[in-house]
Amino acid sequence: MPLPDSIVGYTQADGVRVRLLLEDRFLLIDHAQMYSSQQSLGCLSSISCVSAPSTEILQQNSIIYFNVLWAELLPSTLQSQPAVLTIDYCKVKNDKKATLDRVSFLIDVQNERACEAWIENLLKRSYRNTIRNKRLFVLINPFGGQGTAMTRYKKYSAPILAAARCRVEEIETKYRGHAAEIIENMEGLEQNYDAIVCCSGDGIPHEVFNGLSKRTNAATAFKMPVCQLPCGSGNALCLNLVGSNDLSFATLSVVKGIPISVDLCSLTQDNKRYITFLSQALGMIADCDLGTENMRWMGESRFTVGLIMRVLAGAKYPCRVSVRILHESRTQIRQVYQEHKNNQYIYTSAHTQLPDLKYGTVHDPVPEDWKSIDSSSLAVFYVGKMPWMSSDALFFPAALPRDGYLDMVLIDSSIPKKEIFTILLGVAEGKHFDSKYLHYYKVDAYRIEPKAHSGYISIDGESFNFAPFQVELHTGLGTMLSRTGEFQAPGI
Ligand SMILES: Nc1ncnc2c1ncn2[C@@H]1O[C@H](COP(=O)(O)OP(=O)(O)OP(=O)(O)O)[C@@H](O)[C@H]1O
Repeated sequence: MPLPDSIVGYTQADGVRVRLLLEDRFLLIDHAQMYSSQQSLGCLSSISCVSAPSTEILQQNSIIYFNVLWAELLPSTLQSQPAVLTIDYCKVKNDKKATLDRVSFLIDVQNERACEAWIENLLKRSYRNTIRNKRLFVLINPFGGQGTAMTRYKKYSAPILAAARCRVEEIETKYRGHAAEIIENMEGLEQNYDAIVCCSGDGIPHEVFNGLSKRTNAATAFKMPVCQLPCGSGNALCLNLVGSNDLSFATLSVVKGIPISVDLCSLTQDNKRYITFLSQALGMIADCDLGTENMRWMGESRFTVGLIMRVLAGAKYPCRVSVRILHESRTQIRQVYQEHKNNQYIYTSAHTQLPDLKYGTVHDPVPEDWKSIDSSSLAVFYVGKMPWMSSDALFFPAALPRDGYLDMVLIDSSIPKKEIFTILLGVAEGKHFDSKYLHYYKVDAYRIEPKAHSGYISIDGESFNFAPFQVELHTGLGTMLSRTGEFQAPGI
């Protein structure tokens, strides 16, 4: 039998009769059907346990399915009392900020069974592309951001996860590297959870991907979706997957998240192999990210101030870059972007282990067909796999989740300072993409060998040894939970 699309109920506060209609994209609380009912007012007096309906929603009249977390019916215990239908949802403002809310209606005893079926219909629509009651493994970095991750998680995330009836296991990380160890060694990870949630900055997801890579069944383990509740100082993963750094909205997006496959990269340095999911930097960007600790008192502006100081001083970072460039003209990159925008590639392999390295490690000879660039005056070396590096830096506007490419940006310090500033100002909206003063390449493997004795290398925002490293991409190897099934960026 088809599930019912509508049900009649009564508002609790004033006993007004309403029809709750399941439309294509939203639940409509139909005012046209509203009129006072003496009969329902009669039964209202005996109900005291549920909150009044949100007047805002009644005025607004609809709740889109994405925002619906859960609905259930509290059956009547006495013949004379109606049952109570509650709908938990998030009120979402245009700037993607969410707050948890609940609306309740009284349901006549004779409609209880129809209401149960209606609820099932509502939940089906509300969880169309994703699993209900997700089993989430939440890793909380107590030192994330200003050390407020746990308090913020409890205040903004936990109530939404509870309202969505998710099954949640929370663990606090105790030291650097702890998250990787937990993920590497956890028994039954794939059987017991639907996603790993990093309540942190980008450091914990970096550890999680590296932990997954060390599992004996790494390639299979990478099918486990990873996502972020933004509680750190750098929360690029969430920005790209959700399109907002509002913690409540990010939590709603975890509840409703769609698993997508994403490219991941292997990085070899010294004698180790790592996984990187976000970015690799050397030069001004890494310097400002990791080399401005002495300016922490400035807050977020330490990065901008550090950058201005370095541009004015004409900072240079001599190095040798060897790279497999696949596309280098902006016209070509635009074409390739359109071709790969809807790419649905999923990594498959007969082996469950981590894929072999096609180009060997940083200690092997550089493949002959790679282009080598020796530079004594490089200012910026920045490679990314996601468009947003922070909320004011759309550094890689052409980046796509699984196009099989890394986006590489090179800026030389010999260009006029004015142009460097124009580029850096344009980064906020990705306008630098068209600047003729920078190189923007689509690549799938490279090596960088710094020539200075000391400096900073930032991998996914984490500090690495200042030593040569090599990176190669694995198309579609990883999985993340995205709000819409894509990265949240305007594109090119
Ligand atoms: N209990 C802990 N004590 C110390 N370090 C920790 C702890 N838990 C996690 N870490 C480490 O903290 C680092 C930063 O984590 P995260 O990215 O979550 O926060 P953040 O505020 O964005 O940090 P940062 O600004 O330092 O990059 C990670 O490398 C992680 O391994």
